[in-house]
Amino acid sequence: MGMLRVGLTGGIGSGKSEVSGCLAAHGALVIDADQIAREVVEPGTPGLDEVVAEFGTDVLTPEGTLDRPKLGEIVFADRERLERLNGIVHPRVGERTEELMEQAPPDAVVVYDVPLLVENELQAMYDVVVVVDTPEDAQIQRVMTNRDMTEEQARARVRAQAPRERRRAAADIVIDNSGGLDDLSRQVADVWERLRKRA
Ligand SMILES: Nc1ncnc2c1ncn2[C@@H]1O[C@H](COP(=O)(O)OP(=O)(O)OP(=O)(O)O)[C@@H](O)[C@H]1O
Repeated sequence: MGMLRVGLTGGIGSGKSEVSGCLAAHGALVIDADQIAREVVEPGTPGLDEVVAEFGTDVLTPEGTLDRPKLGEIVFADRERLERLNGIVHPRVGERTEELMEQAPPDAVVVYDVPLLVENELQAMYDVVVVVDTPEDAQIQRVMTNRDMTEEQARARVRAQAPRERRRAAADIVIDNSGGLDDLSRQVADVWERLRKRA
């Protein structure tokens, strides 16, 4: 018994944030890698200074924040530069994550929200892998309404990710998010009980 590391994943618009929010309400420590990746390059951080040293002030907005679309244009056209960016951001995300974990109680259930867990084959990093499984049509509907994407854009994003079957095959626990939010929160309550017993 001790800290339990849970990897939470699911496709775009599958309901990961709903699930992680619900688990946090039950008492999980939720670590959102995307959020941390944004924090480590906020204005005034050494991370942002390093990004500017590498990519120049062109990647800053007039307000001095990171211009993500601009940076994206550069790194997604040039693999080497993407690797240099990752070399700046990834170690800082790792450090910040370790800091958060050190603050957690010894029997904490730590939930990592990792959108590309299956795509990057990170299963071995977690004690338990939880997959939010959602029918493609529901994913696309939710992405279209919440992200302001067209149906074509939403379908393209879904197709670029691992297929449902592959994600389900990697799961220790599958949460079926084909129903409503009430049904989802009932399932999460059950999952929480299972996780807590293992921590
Ligand atoms: N069962 C459900 N019924 C209705 N709406 C839902 C359901 N599950 C999630 N949603 C809504 O769909 C949207 C996408 O869900 P959420 O943000 O949790 O997904 P996500 O997997 O974190 O998405 P992303 O990968 O885009 O960050 C949200 O607005 C959420 O409230």
